[in-house]
Amino acid sequence: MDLKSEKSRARIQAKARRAGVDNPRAAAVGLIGNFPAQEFRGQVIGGIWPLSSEIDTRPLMKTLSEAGFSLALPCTPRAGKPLTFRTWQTGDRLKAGAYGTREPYADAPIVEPAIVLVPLLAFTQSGARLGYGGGYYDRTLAALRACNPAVFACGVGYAAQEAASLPLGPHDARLDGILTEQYFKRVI
Ligand SMILES: Nc1nc2c(c(=O)[nH]1)N(C=O)[C@@H](CNc1ccc(C(=O)N[C@@H](CCC(=O)O)C(=O)O)cc1)CN2
Ligand SMILES: Nc1ncnc2c1ncn2[C@@H]1O[C@H](COP(=O)(O)OP(=O)(O)OP(=O)(O)O)[C@@H](O)[C@H]1O
Repeated sequence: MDLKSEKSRARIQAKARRAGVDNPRAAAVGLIGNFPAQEFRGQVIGGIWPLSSEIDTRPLMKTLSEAGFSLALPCTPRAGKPLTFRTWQTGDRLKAGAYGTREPYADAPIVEPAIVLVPLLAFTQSGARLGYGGGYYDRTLAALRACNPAVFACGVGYAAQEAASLPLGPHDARLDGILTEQYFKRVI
C-alpha cells in the first residue's frame, strides 16, 4: 500500500480509538498535573485550542496563563503554509479560523514558541505522529526548528491514542515529548 493510503487507514483507526475515551473531563484535568511546567518556565508555549473530540487542553492553558506563562495560539493560513503563533492569555477573545479552529485576532503580536504543544490523532513512544493530513505541524516545526533547533515539540493527546507504529514520510516531524492524562514522557 502507498504511504497516502496507509496514513488514511491509520487515521480511521486513530479516530475510532479517540472517540472511545471514557472520561474526557478528568483527562483534561490530568494534563495539568502531568505538564512539566517548571522545566518550561520562562519560554513561550504554543498552545492548542481543541477541535471535536481532541483532548481538552483549555484547562491546562488557563492554569498556565494564570500562573504567568507566556502563551500563544496557532493561526491557520491557506494549505501549504506553516502556522503562525500569536500571543494569547486566558480570557482573550478568539475568532473563527480555518477547519473549525479558533485563533487570536491579527492585533495580537506574532511570536515564535520554544515549546509547541502539538495536536495529534496518534503517536508512538518513539515520537512519531499522525495528524489530520494538512501537514501544518510538519511545516511549522520545520520552520521553527530552522531558526531555533532547541524547539521542543510536545504531542498532546489521550494515552489511548498511542499506536504501536505509524506510517512515516520524509517530512513528518518528530515529537520530543508526549503529554497525556496519564504521563509526560520525553522521547529518548
Ligand atoms: N486543535 C487543533 N488545532 C489546530 C490543528 C489541529 O489539528 N488541532 N491543526 C493541525 O494541523 C491546525 C489546523 N489545521 C487543520 C487541518 C485539517 C483539519 C481536519 O481535517 N479536520 C477534520 C476533523 C477531524 C475530526 O473530527 O477530528 C475535518 O475537517 O474533517 C483540522 C485542522 C492548527 N490548529
Ligand atoms: N515541511 C514540509 N515541506 C513540504 N511539504 C510538506 C512538509 N511537511 C508536510 N508536507 C506535505 O504535506 C502533506 C500532508 O502531510 P501529512 O500527511 O504528514 O500531514 P499530518 O502530519 O498528518 O498533518 P498535520 O501536521 O497538519 O496535523 C503531505 O503531502 C506532505 O508531503
